[in-house]
Parts: sequence; structure tokens; C-alpha cells
Amino acid sequence: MAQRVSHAHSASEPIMMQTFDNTEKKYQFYDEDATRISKEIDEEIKKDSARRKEVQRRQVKVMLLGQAESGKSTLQKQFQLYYASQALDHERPLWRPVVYFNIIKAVRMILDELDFELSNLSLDQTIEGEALVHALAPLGNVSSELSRMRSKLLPLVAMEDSLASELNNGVSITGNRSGVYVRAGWQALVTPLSPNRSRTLPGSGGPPPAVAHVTNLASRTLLAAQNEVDELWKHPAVRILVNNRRVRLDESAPFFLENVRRIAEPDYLPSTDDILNVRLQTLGVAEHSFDIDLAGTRYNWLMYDVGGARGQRHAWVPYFDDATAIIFLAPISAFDQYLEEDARTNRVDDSLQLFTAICSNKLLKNSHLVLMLNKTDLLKKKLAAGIKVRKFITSYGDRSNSYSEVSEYFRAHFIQVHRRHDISRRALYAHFTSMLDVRATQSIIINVGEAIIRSHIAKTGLA
Ligand SMILES: Nc1nc2c(ncn2[C@@H]2O[C@H](COP(=O)(O)OP(=O)(O)OP(=O)(O)O)[C@@H](O)[C@H]2O)c(=O)[nH]1
Ligand SMILES: [Mg+2]
Repeated sequence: MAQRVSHAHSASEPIMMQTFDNTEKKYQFYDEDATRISKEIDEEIKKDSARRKEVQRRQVKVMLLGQAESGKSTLQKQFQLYYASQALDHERPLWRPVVYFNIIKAVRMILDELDFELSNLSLDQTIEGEALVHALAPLGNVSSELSRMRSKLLPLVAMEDSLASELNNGVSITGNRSGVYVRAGWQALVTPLSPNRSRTLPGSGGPPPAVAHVTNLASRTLLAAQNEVDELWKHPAVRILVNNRRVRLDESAPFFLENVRRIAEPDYLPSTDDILNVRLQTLGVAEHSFDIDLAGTRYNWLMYDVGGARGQRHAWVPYFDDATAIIFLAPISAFDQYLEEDARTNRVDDSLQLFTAICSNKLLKNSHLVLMLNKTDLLKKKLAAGIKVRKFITSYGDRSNSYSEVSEYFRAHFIQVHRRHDISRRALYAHFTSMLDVRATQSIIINVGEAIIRSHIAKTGLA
């Protein structure tokens, strides 16, 4: 067996050699070809990687950080208004259900509070309680008047959960005093495709029928109940409760309730002010993208708007290590407020703690840092209404309760945190802002935007 094989082997040797020679040539041919192709692929990979690097170098990643209700999403809208106003216009009709939702939630909260206060009035022995009894006394018995309004408002209030559930992608949420939570990027559900959009958006051609249906129903119900909404908001008992801060409405509620007749019009289209005033809690992280031109070069601006409540903050970290810049928002009007998620923590204290964590975070050591001391308009209003800072922040002591002194006091605290805890001793760019003021905010946006891009250029060596 072995021999036969050996014989067969030797007999076929020349042929085999011949074959081998040919294969060699073929291999050489293949080798040349493969080398050329491989070189081409290498070149392509290099070019592709250079292209990607170039795209990345032109990409500016900005994170908006701060506690819940600090104004992050409002700042995002202001950026959108300045750099991608077409996209905002495109979205305009889709803010309708959210505006309706804001009104309905406020009406429901007022009615709940009226019920609670009027039935517990005689039980409240505190100074505030007695003051309230005293203030309400001249109104006489308002119960029947209020219950008439309540029954007229019932169909409107009944829409809160279905509206929230549609905006919340079908997740049914029971309304409660602390508010209804709406998921991140709700536009994903109701916004048609447009350029300069959030990444999560589908390419649908308009709001799905369920959202459109519930929006139209809310619109009709509001049209029918607008007189009662107006009457309720202007009712002396409600005025007293609001002025005595017994009803804790969302900050934007007065704006919408005062504008209810305009909003109840059947052809209502949300104005820019409406869009800026709307309160919609962000859940998770929403990415927004638009282009910014600076000195003839186009930069792709990626803005990350995060949920600021304590339970949301863990979702921020994965975005930290390549963040070009952090814009930290601290609402300094919140000195008399406490966290919704922890009623013992003063909101300004929480902002200072959060800012300490951001300044000392190693992953953020190379990020450009901007601080916005926001809601200065509300701070001015609160101080003008006689609310004393020292009542809530004892260390404020006997300083004057004037806007200039109070705002400077808060600024100094944030600057001190930065000085003590900043990990890389970088510069801090601080601004006083009022995010509802379009003109003032736009000029800050231009400033901040350019400073961030310049710092990006300096770090990446881009020209
Ligand atoms: N008066 C006043 N209201 C503001 C200002 N900035 C934001 N608001 C309002 O404050 C509310 C909360 O603002 P958002 O932008 O939703 O807050 P946020 O930081 O995104 O909150 P989360 O998404 O929960 O983290 C909205 O109703 C805004 O209209 C401001 O400078 N002044
Ligand atoms: Mg938000």
C-alpha cells in the first residue's frame, strides 16, 4: 500500500511540479492583486478614519446639567430658536397637547387644594392657618360657588391622565399632587421628521392618531370650559390661596392660566413664549443636534439635555468623558423651595452640592465650564414680594434683601465652590440669566457658543 502510493507519487511528480509552478505563478499573481487590494483597503480605512476624526473634531458636545426645573430644556429651546428656528417652527403645533396638559394640571391642583383647605380650615391652628381663615372670612361661604365651577371643570380635569398617557407613549400615569412625569423626547411620538432633530425621532409624517385625537378632544373641552378656568383663576379664594403660597403650582401655571382665552381658541398655535414657558420634565438624556458656523467653519453642535431629578442623575455619567463643555444651570430663585424628591433639601443647597460634584469629577476635567445662575426674573419677583432670604438660608444673616446683594451672595457661593473643588483649575464663565427673556438669552447664547467652540479649537488644534 505504502509502495503503491510511493510509486504513484513518483510517476506523477513532473506533472505535480508543473502544477506547482503554475500555482506559484498564480499565487504570485494573487499576491500582487491581494497586496494592491489590501493597500487600497488600508488607504480607504485611513481616509475613512481621517474623515471620522475630522467629523469628530468638528463635533462639539455640550451637556446641560443642573437639578430638576433649573431650566435646562428651556435653554435647549433657546439654542434651537437661535440656531435652528425652522425646526422649532416645525414643532410648534406639536406643543399644543403639552400646553393643554400644563393648564389642566394647574386647574386640577387648584381644585384639589381648595377642597383640602376649605375642609381643613378650622383644624389648622398655625399662624398661617389663622391668617388664612381671617383672609377668607369676608368672602362668606364660597363652597357652593366653587362646587358649581368644579362640576363644570370636571370634563377638563378628567382629560389629564389620558393626555399624559398619550404624551407618555401609552404608559398610563395617575395624576397626583407632585405632578405627572413625561418621558424624554416626547417629540419622538408626536414630531414629524425634520433636520436638526433629536436622534430618537422616527420618520413619521405627523402625530399618531391617538395623540391627535386626544389633543383635539382637550382643545374642544378647554374651549367649552374656558370661562370657568378664567373664573377659577380670578376667584378671590384662589387669589388668597396663591398669595399665601398654599397652592404650590408649577412656576409656569400663572402664565398659562392668564392666557387661557387665547389658548382656548380653536385654531390655537403655541407662540414662542408658550413653548419656553411649558413645563415638561425630561427623563433620561435627549440629544439635539444642529450646526453652528464660526469664522467660516461649520461645527456640529450636539447638545445633551438631561433629566435633573435625583433619580435621573446616574444617566449623565456615560456622556461625561467626551463632553466638550458643561453648562451648569442653578436656579437662584429657588432659595425658598425644597426638592420634590427630598423635602428636607433646600434647592439652592442641592445646586451647590451638585456643582461641587461636577467641578470635582475627574471625567469632566477637560470640559469647558459655564455656570448659569438662572431665573433671575423670578428672584426679583420674590424679593419684591417681600420673601426674605434669611428665613430660608440662615447664613444670609442681616444682609440687605435687595436683588443686587442676594444675587451677588449666591454668585459668590458658587464661585467659592469652584475655587475650592475644581479639579483642573480651569476658568469658570458665569452668567446671570432669565431663560424666558429671548433677547437677553440669545446674546448670552452667542457668547457662550463661541467661547465653547474656541476652547474646542484650542484643545484640538483645529483652525
Ligand atoms: N421665570 C422663569 N422660568 C423659567 C426660567 N427658566 C426656565 N423656566 C421655567 O421653569 C420650568 C422648568 O424648566 P425646564 O427647562 O423644564 O427645567 P429642566 O431643568 O429641563 O427640568 P428637568 O427636565 O426636570 O430636569 C419651565 O416651566 C420653564 O418655563 C427662567 O429663567 N425664569
Ligand atoms: Mg428638562
